[in-house]
Amino acid sequence: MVEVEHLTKRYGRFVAVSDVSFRVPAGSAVALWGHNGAGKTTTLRCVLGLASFEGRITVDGLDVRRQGREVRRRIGYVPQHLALYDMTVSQILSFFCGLRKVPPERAHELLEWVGLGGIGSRPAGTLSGGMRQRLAVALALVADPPVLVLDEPTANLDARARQDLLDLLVALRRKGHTILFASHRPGEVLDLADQVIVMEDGKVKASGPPQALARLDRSGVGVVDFEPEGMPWTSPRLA
Ligand SMILES: Nc1ncnc2c1ncn2[C@@H]1O[C@H](COP(=O)(O)OP(=O)(O)OP(=O)(O)O)[C@@H](O)[C@H]1O
Repeated sequence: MVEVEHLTKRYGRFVAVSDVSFRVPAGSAVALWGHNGAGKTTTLRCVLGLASFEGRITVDGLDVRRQGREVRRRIGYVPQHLALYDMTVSQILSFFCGLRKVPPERAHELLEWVGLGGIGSRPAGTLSGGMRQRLAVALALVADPPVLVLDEPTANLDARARQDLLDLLVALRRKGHTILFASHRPGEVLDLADQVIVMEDGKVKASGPPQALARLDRSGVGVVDFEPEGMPWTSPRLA
């Protein structure tokens, strides 16, 4: 369970996130939805303990500010852009397994699971966008963390790669992982999220089940009607 209570993040005098509260129940998936600059990445960075903030954030009861190291051990993070090392796919995964002190066989198991089994010997720099994202998911899963935090997981992927990755994430949710992700893609939200937190200008504008977004065009073109009126939203915060 991830609990965010009255989160505010200031950069100098600029308020990037303002009094945001929401909850990600264990085993569920919650999407932070909003346009560029809405405050999604900033919120995720605070959950990960990578930025100072006002308010309170806990992960499985652990306080992010006071128990940051323990919290980060429970979270697998998939960033928007994965920095790749000058190594093969297998070498990178094995390296991460070593860092997290998990048996090296885990690298092989993960490669297979994310569908990169046949290309372990490829230099990571030659991977397609979809393969990179699957490698990022594999790296996040090395220590089998209960919570996954993903920042725009299918951004910049073509339709096929996007669907492959989404299938992977849906499978992870079914396996019981708790998932918090940032998105501005309707298809991703509809397929994966149990709850959607709509953010605008650093504030929660509305929240509710993704079916409430079903009017949106899944292709992401010609969206977005965020108007909560007449829709089953709870606003401004999750109950
Ligand atoms: N280090 C920083 N210093 C100053 N302002 C920042 C910093 N990081 C983010 N911001 C500002 O905070 C606001 C929220 O940014 P954030 O990256 O959280 O938005 P976002 O919803 O994730 O958008 P995107 O999809 O573009 O990443 C933006 O106005 C951004 O310019």
